[in-house]
This record gives sequence, C-alpha cells and structure tokens, in this order.
Amino acid sequence: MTGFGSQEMSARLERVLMRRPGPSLATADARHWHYGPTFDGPKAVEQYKDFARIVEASGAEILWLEDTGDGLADSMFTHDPSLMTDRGAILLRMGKPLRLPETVLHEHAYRAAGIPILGRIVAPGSVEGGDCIWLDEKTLVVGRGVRTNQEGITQLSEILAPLGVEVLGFDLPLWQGEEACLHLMSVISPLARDLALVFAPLMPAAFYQLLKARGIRLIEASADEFYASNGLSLNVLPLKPLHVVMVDGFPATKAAMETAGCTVTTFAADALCIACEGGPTCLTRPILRRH
Ligand SMILES: NC(=O)NCCC[C@H](N)C(=O)O
Repeated sequence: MTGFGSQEMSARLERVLMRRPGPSLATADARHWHYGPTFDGPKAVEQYKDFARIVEASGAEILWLEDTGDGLADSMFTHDPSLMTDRGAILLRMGKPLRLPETVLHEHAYRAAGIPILGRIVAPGSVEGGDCIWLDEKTLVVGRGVRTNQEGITQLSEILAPLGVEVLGFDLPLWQGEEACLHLMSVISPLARDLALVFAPLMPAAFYQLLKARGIRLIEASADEFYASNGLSLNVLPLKPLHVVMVDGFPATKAAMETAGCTVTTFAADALCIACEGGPTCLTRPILRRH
C-alpha cells in the first residue's frame, strides 16, 4: 500500500491531514478572521472533538497538525493549503492573506510523513484546495474567484500536465463579497462517483452543464437551508461513497441525500463551521482515498 494518492473525491477515506484547533482558535478575534455572530472559540474547540471522533470511527488514519498557539485560527481548514495527487502533494498559495503561512505547516507534515512534493503554486498565483474538484482521475475542475486566480490555475495545469491531467477553470460568482469565503466546494459536494449535492443558483453554468453531460446525478439542496447556513448545509464530507458527514440542523438537505441512498452522520457545529465559514470537507485534507 502506498501512503498517499487521491485524484477523486468520494472513495474510502483512508488517510487524512487534520489540525486540532486549540488556543489559536479559542482566542481568535472574530472580526479579524471574518467569523460570524455564532462564533465561540472554546465551544468551537469542543465541537471539533465530535467531528474528529466521527472521522476516527470511520477507520481513517489521521495525520495531526497541532495548534501550538501560532495564531493561525483558520488552519483547522486543512482542505485548502495543499492538494493531493497520485504522485504527491501540491503546495498551494492561499488567496486569503491571513492564511498564507499555513502552507508551510502542510509542507513539514508531508516531509515528515515521507510524502513527495510534486510542485507548488508561487506568487502571484493563488489556488485554494476548496476551489478544486476531481471530476475524474484525469480532470480537475477549479473555481476562479476571490481565492483562486488565473495565474494559479495556469501553474496548476503545468504541474499536472505530466500526469495527463486536464485542468478546467470556471468563474465563480462574488456572492457575499471579497471578505467572505466562497469556494467551488461551497456550491457542490460530491457524494459518490455519479452523485453530487449542489446549489445550482450559484454554480458556474457551464460546470453545471458539464456535470449533467457526464451523467452525474445532482441533488438540489434546500435553498432555505443553504442561505440560513451561509452555504454550510451543503458542505458534506464523504467517508466512503454514499456515507457522508454534515453539520446538524438541516433536515431537508439531509432527507434529500437519504432519499438518494446516502447514510448521513451529523454533528453540532454552529460555533465551528457556521461561524468560521467552513464545513466538514474543509476540515480535512484527504491524503489517501481508495476504492
Ligand atoms: N474549503 C473551504 O471551504 N474552507 C473553508 C475555509 C474557511 C476560512 N474561514 C476561510 O475563510 O478561508
């Protein structure tokens, strides 16, 4: 078995990079980090423990980054500063300036684990992991928006071309403004190879059409729940195909996934995910996914 490799989104999660929040999140200044009114640092740290227990119970091996008080409150969202491929990790460059120092944490973790570094995005390029979706093993879809720019997408294409991977960029809407977090993964969560949960009104139209042309079944998320949660009702993590984790409190979205054949586990995350603008997917950087 190799200890890394992931060019798809929903195969069994076998190994994952996560950062347990501690003092940096507990003492974070909500306005500085653009966290919402339900932010409560100590409560968020507690809520994360429930999420970690769910991932641990799945049998996935977790590579832990620890919060030693470096002040990087957003770094629990390990999905964003790096991307995994079958040939190693790509170190990304964050579009949110406060998050720029996070990439080096991932680099150290990969080096310590003996995982090769395939390449890195450099200035003025920016790419965040939340904007990247493997449509299949040879196609990476990337959302171009506030966090990921064309220069970053061009660099990513060059890094991935030798692997035979095509990178397709699609423009994202601005929605709630430049300070808010809207990633491509804010409007779609793959649940299995041929099934995805989407919020169509904010999707790039051509991407929506591409999914349909590929025969991917689309579950339309409840609009009320999407808006009530600032989009976090839609951020759903597959632990394996059709077995998913979501934030508690969105029964219509949950029921829609269950009707489509999913088993859904929930955890309370008002102070963690809703407030900090990142869901269960964002809290994980898959290192190894396998069928
Ligand atoms: N992939 C994701 O959607 N990550 C969420 C990141 C939230 C974090 N507060 C941020 O603004 O970057």
